[in-house]
Amino acid sequence: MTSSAIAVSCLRKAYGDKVVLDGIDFDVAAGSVFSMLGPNGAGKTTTVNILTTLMAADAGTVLVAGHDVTAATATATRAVRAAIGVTGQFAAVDDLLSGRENLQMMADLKRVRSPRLVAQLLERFDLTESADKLAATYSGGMRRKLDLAMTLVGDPRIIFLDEPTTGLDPRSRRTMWGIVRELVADGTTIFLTTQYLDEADQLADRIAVLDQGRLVAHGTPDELKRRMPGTHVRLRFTDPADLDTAARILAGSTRDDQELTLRVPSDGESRSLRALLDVLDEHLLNAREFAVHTPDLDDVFLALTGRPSAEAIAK
Ligand SMILES: Nc1ncnc2c1ncn2[C@@H]1O[C@H](COP(=O)(O)OP(=O)(O)OP(=O)(O)O)[C@@H](O)[C@H]1O
Repeated sequence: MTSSAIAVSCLRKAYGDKVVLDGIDFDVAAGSVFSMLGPNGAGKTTTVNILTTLMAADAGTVLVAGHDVTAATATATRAVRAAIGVTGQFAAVDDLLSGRENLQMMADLKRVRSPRLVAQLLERFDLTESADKLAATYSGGMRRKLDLAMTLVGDPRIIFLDEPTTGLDPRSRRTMWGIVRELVADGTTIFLTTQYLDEADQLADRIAVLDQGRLVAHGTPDELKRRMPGTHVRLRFTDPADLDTAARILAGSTRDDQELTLRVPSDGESRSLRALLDVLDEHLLNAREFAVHTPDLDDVFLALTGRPSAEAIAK
């Protein structure tokens, strides 16, 4: 499918003097996953709030499922809300109800009359065993799963996932990823904000990086990675004299005197690595660390925003 589920042009938003979105444009193809990345405070939640009709834009055009959000008419707002599902920071989960009751409440609110729906969702999200326990007793991962299950009631064609796996254990994260992939295979469009670059790498068809009010890059994960300098080997020495010698004999290398490291361009293949080790041996150089580094989205993020990603900091 090539039609746009979401089309944004010249979107602007400021809080008082603080410009948060300074004229951003992007398009999300129907049936694809679009991921918006950005450091804390970049304006991701503001974008989601505008696209989901929770907040008014100052200027620009935003079409969601073909309806003009910025027109802010009751009809447009209703039409957009009927087409979308939102999970994340505005969790609809009611702590005083069980998982089953939360889902039933959502089905009633959306007037979905399918007797098996609640049981099917509980099963799909691995929540059947805890279905009759109060949501207040659920772990963070279970709440997020319940939140997403509630969003799926009524089959929204466009789903906004605002940091859906923050704080989840690796197993629950993978369950969520599996569900996102199933939804996309069924033609649902996903707008995903995340601080986990590997999540965007795994799931997104296209990624946009938001920084200081502007989209500083967008493209497929591979396109973004290709913009980075290539694979290299990183050597760390204990003796500054060894770093000097190595920097002299290894063509094209760049040194970091503080870290005592040397970055040597390489294709990362075993033959080149062996040749590099031979050169070090010939010159009686001993590297304390020897690591092959392939560019990943962390490098992209760092290069574009000048800050390491939250994920890279956590590592
Ligand atoms: N209601 C508000 N009034 C004033 N400033 C706000 C308001 N809401 C957000 N901001 C500011 O606007 C900027 C963008 O916030 P936003 O929540 O959209 O960022 P974000 O990219 O979602 O960040 P995070 O990853 O931390 O959730 C931040 O500097 C924030 O402090």
